[in-house]
Amino acid sequence: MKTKVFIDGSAGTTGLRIDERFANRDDVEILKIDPEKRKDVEERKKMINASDITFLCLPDAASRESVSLVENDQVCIIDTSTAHRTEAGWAYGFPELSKEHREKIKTGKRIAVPGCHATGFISVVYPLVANGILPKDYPVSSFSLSGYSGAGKNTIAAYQSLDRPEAFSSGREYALTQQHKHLKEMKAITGIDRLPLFSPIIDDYYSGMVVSVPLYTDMLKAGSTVESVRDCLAKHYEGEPFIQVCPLDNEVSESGFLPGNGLSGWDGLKIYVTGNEDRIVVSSQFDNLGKGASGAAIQCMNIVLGYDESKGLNL
Ligand SMILES: NC(=O)C1=CN([C@@H]2O[C@H](COP(=O)(O)OP(=O)(O)OC[C@H]3O[C@@H](n4cnc5c(N)ncnc54)[C@H](OP(=O)(O)O)[C@@H]3O)[C@@H](O)[C@H]2O)C=CC1
Ligand SMILES: CC(=O)N[C@@H](CCC(=O)OP(=O)(O)O)C(=O)O
Repeated sequence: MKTKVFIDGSAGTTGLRIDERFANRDDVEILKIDPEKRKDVEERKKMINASDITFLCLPDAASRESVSLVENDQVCIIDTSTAHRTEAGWAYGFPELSKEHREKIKTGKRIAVPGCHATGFISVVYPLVANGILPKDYPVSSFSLSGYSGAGKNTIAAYQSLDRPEAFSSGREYALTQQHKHLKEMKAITGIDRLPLFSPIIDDYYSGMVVSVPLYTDMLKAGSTVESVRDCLAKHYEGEPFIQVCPLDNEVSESGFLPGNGLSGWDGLKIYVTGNEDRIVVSSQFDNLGKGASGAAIQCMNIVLGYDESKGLNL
């Protein structure tokens, strides 16, 4: 029997990407909402409760509203918004972090897909804390370079408009007040003591991102080096089809550049460890629309359905 899927917010950037991914899957039946009624609460309620799995690809307030509409206790909700990521009773949709994370996704009916910047940050910080290399009281900072699709359809239209401001053609720092919406999950999921200092940059290309975490070696576990940090990460993610920890000699160390759009269009994530005896930078490169949003959401769905993850996302 086919799995009935409803995508609440299917006209948006993340929703469209999820919808496209089902084009070649015959195990899924998509419940289509009349586009005119896509914001009609009663119509959404009908669709949600008729589904086996509902993806929420909505702003936070609308996501909360959708969850309040669930009456059928068999419905599994996979939410791509920020609304429920640190809420009790919700699985955090990052299966590679630990066996417990994967198990909670598999058995949960409420799954929150990580934020895109948070995906990069947590992919680096979680294993280093869990394996005792990064002390929990380390004052962690991070910077992140993202394509403009990360900000949704209105920002995409603004960037692609002919009369856009001149400033759009350069990278632009934001969240300058240190209030970015991903800070809460970055701290809660990794277990670090303080909110990180986080500096994101939105740039003039469509999709893809690099999130970097700089570290002083003398503030890490004694004896930590570029090699030992890389080995720790490689061991943590061993056998994971969507996360690759690169060897120290790679195309990036050769060219000296790590492009934000390098993995645009791919669903996985690559981790690079660079630096020297005193200072290390660990960077996570991926597609904000792939492992950073719709790819991660589909990965969670495949886990819920018990599929073999090594076959990829589109089966
Ligand atoms: N873009 C990205 O890279 C990532 C996005 N996310 C998160 O995913 C969610 C969706 O983001 P994104 O796709 O980029 O956003 P978009 O703005 O592109 O799409 C949001 C969609 O939600 C619809 N919508 C808004 N309010 C309602 C409502 N009350 N009822 C039904 N539909 C509604 C909008 O309708 P309309 O068509 O009328 O505008 C739009 O189609 C957000 O929470 C975002 O933060 C997470 C990770 C990465
Ligand atoms: C470039 C850009 O603007 N990116 C968005 C993050 C997109 C995302 O991950 O949003 P959710 O937390 O809702 O999942 C931002 O920084 O607000």
